[in-house]
Amino acid sequence: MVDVVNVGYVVDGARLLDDVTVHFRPNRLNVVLGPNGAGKSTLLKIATGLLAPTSGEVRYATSGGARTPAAFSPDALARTRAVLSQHVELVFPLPVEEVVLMGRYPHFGRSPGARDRDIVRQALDLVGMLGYAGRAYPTLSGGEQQKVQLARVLAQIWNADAVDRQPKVLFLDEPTASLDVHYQLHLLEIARGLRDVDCTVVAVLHDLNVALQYGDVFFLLDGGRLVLETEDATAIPRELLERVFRVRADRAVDAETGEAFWRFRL
Ligand SMILES: Nc1ncnc2c1ncn2[C@@H]1O[C@H](COP(=O)(O)OP(=O)(O)OP(=O)(O)O)[C@@H](O)[C@H]1O
Repeated sequence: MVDVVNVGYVVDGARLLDDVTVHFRPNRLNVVLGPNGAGKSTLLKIATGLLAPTSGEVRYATSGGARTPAAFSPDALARTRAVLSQHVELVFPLPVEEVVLMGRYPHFGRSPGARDRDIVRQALDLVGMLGYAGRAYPTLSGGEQQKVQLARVLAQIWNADAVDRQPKVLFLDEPTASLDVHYQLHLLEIARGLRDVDCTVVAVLHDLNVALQYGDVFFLLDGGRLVLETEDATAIPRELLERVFRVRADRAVDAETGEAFWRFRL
């Protein structure tokens, strides 16, 4: 669905990305990993079309052939892919329902239809925030606001009960940062569920164990370069993790479940 081909990005003389080629797997949860400053957010901004690469290109597969993000109209691009970034500030006291309705703007002309309102309520229900529909957005906690923003992007690319279902992409940049452990897992369950409705998910995640538990394919960035791509969570070499994240890493096994996980120390 989305291919990043030989992408480089240079700004103010700094090379943030260096010849990165990534084939994001369609209808899978693609996880981008890497230490602070590795270039993950930059890669996401380029893949979403928010930033133009200095070299190389991004291609979206469409029924009419491969297209760069710039070849879409802004509304058509917004109907194809949605982006949830780390912090979404909104000071205006809009009701939660209206914030989620923003995700439907690229779909309706002058005013929303019954279908748009229905999708907003379904999206709020999915993230467990339907009971907050009438609340003023700024009165919500950081984590609650993040759930509402998730509902907004879900509404933007809503495919669940669409009659004319089109392939969609959801980009998530550290989406779990302000969520408690229950909602971290809840969000990743939702993200995984999107695979069943023709939606490709690309997520930057920092919690390595959670990432490995939920992801289908992993892309490890370091210093603006892709240093590992694998579909096998157990295939990530310990030495590579230790070097890239500058920690000591041990593979441990949960005595009850038998599941392997990483334990880190300095
Ligand atoms: N205008 C700029 N000039 C120089 N360096 C920049 C500029 N903008 C960003 N950078 C650097 O580019 C690097 C990559 O930034 P990016 O936000 O993509 O990293 P990241 O992997 O998402 O990091 P984090 O995990 O901390 O969010 C960082 O070291 C950042 O300081």
